Amino acid sequence: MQTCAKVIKCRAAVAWGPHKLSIEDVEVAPPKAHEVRVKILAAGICRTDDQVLEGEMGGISYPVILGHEGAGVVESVGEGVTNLKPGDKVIPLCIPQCGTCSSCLHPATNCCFKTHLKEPQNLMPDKTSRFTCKGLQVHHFLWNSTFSEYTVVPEDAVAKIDAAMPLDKACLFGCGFSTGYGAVVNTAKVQPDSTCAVFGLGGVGLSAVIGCKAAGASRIIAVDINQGKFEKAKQFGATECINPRDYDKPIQEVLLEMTGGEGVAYSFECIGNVDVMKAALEACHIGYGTSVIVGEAPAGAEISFSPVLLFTGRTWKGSIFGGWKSKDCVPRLVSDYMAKKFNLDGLVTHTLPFDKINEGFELLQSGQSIRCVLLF
Ligand SMILES: NC(=O)c1ccc[n+]([C@@H]2O[C@H](COP(=O)([O-])OP(=O)(O)OC[C@H]3O[C@@H](n4cnc5c(N)ncnc54)[C@H](O)[C@@H]3O)[C@@H](O)[C@H]2O)c1
Ligand SMILES: [Zn+2]
Ligand SMILES: [Zn+2]
Repeated sequence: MQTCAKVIKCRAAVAWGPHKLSIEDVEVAPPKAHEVRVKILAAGICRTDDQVLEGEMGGISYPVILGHEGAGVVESVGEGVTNLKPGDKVIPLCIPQCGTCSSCLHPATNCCFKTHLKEPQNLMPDKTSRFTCKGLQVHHFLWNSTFSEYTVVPEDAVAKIDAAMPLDKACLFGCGFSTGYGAVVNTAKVQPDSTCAVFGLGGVGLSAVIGCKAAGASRIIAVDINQGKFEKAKQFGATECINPRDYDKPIQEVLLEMTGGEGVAYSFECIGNVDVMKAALEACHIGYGTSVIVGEAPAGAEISFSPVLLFTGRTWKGSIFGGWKSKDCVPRLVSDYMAKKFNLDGLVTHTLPFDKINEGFELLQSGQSIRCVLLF
């Protein structure tokens, strides 16, 4: 059936406010110029989606269709889109790459000026929505809104991938895997034979463990308060797993002791907890230790810390979407997966039909799932 240029009626998970997520019938307008309408076939649930549902993230306009870790096929394209056509396998990108802003032109960053860091991505670039439900305008999320059978994304926020890539794994390149893996190989540039600590062993933290292993780290110390995550961490390459609750002293002191009083060369905070961010910095080696903030702290959170930590040569960095220039790099990452350069399949612990999305969020909240992938 030719759906191009017509409104599509389909199902989407609409968040009406914090803790209010329901499957609804929605209308999805055709793509305008430089936009693409995508039929979503698989979508992972990331903690960031949960943080919105918990009301922890600022700048959200309700109702909204969440989801930013999806994969699907192009259904139709708007005027002026030349590099994509119906049927192409694609991944929507939560960090776009416009290719022309000062960040896109600079080799050291992927923080494109078209991201929510500069202005909200809750509407399309022309400040209108392509979604309606019960006569109401529904907002977009990060220009992705992958919890919908169909979504519309700007062409700068979509990557074409290998036609042979299975979509139930491809979706993880849309956020969790690319974020954790890239924080290690791009942002920290972990060196062979180094000692690393990864705090938080969800989809993002375990992807950081995969990155540390790929980078040749000799010690990978995995830290989580849920020891149910340890078996997976070891499968992905962690050499030691520790639970802060098993010690009567701060975790940074435990890590210093484990490294002969010296500290780790690299640490990664993959939780979104400001106290752990500070502990991760304090656990770093004087003079050359690097700590990377990957977790997203709740809106308004702040950290106070002793400047001596940096004065004495430690480096504190942050990493968004693993530092990847998204449109260029996501297709290459997918090709590397197809070439078996790394394996992320174990990150998907659950699959559920799309209409069981609330069950998927419960699995994440209770610490049972790493990634639950919804199949459409
Ligand atoms: N930087 C980015 O671009 C980016 C992208 C995606 C997600 N994120 C953020 O990364 C974080 C992790 O995402 P995820 O999907 O892996 O989440 P997740 O909830 O699956 O994993 C978090 C893990 O941290 C553990 N944890 C919680 N408190 C802890 C503590 N005090 N000490 C040790 N471990 C603790 C939990 O048990 C869990 O295993 C979130 O804050 C998310 O918003 C950032
Ligand atoms: Zn995410
Ligand atoms: Zn840009």
